[in-house]
Amino acid sequence: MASAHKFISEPKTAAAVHSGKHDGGQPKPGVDQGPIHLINAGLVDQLKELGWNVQFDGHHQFEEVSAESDPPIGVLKNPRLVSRVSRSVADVVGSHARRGELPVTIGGDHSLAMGTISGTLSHHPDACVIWIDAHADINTVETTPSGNIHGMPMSFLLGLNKTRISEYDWVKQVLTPDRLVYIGLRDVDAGEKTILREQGIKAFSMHEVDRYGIGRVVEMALDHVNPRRDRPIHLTFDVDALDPSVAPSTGTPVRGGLTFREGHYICEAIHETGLLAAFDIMEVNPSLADAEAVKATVAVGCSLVRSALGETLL
Ligand SMILES: NC(=[NH2+])NCCC[C@H](N)C(=O)O
Ligand SMILES: [Mn+2]
Ligand SMILES: [Mn+2]
Repeated sequence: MASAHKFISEPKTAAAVHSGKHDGGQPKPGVDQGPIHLINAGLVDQLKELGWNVQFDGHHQFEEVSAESDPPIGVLKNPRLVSRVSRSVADVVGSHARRGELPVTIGGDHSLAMGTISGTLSHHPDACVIWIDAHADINTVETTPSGNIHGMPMSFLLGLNKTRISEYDWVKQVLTPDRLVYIGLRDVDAGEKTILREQGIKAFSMHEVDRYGIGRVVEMALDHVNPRRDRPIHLTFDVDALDPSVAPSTGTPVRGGLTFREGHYICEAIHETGLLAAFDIMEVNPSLADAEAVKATVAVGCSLVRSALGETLL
C-alpha cells in the first residue's frame, strides 16, 4: 500500500543520541548518572553496528539552578530547574527531528519527557505517544501526592493543570488524549485514575498484558493511537515498566512488571511499524543497587534502545 507508510518512504539512517543528565524531577540522587553509564557501556557503538550513522551530542551540561534560587512553587519541587532543563531538551530534540534524524534521549528522570515530546511534536504535530511505564506520570499541580515533577509531565503536555505555573508556559498543548496510550501501568494514583477516565485515555495495565499477551496489547495500542499507521511515533520507555527483577536500579520500582522479553517485544514491534520518530529511555539510576544489579539495569537499557532501533533476534 502506497499511502500507509508515507513516513517511512525515506528510511532514517541518522540517530542523534542525546544525554539527559537530569535528576530534578524526583528526590533520589544518581539518576542524572544514568546516561553516563549507558554511554560507557558502549551504546553508541552498538547502534553503529546496527547500521546507524550515530551522532552523540555529549553529555549535555544544563544550566545550573541552585536549590536556594529554586524554592517550591506550591507543592512542586525544583520547578525552575525542571522547566529549564526540559525546555532545552525540547530544543535539542526538535532540531534533530527537523534535520531528519531520530533523536534518542537517555535520561535522567521522566520529567524530561516534557521536553522530548514537546520537541518531537514541534516537528511532527500529528505524532502519537506510546508511554511504557509502571506509572502514568499524569498528576496535575492539584493531584500530585509527592510534588515530584517526574510524576507529572503528561499533565503539562495535555494542558490539564488548572493552576497556571507561568514557568511552564513554554509547554505548548499540542498533544491530544486520543494520541496517547500507556502500556505496563500498575501504580496509578487515585487522582490519576480519575484523569485517565475523564480524558478517555487508553491504558493497558499489567492486567491487560496478562489477559491478552503483549503481542495483542501492542497491536491494540497501535490501533488506538495510530489506526491508519500513518502517524509518527514517539516511544518513551521508563525502565521501571520492567519488573524490578529485570531492572532493579531505578528510583520507583514496582513489582509485577513487564518481563525482559515483553519490554523488548514492545520496542521491536514499534520498530517494525517503520514509524518511530523519537525514543526515550528513562529512569536508570545507577546508585540504587549493588554493582551487579546496576550492570543488569544498564545492559537492559542499552538493549531496549537497540531493539527500538532495529536489532532483531534472527
Ligand atoms: N517517572 C516516575 N518514575 N514516576 C513516578 C511517579 C510516582 C507518583 N505517581 C508521583 O506522582 O510522585
Ligand atoms: Mn515514568
Ligand atoms: Mn515509572
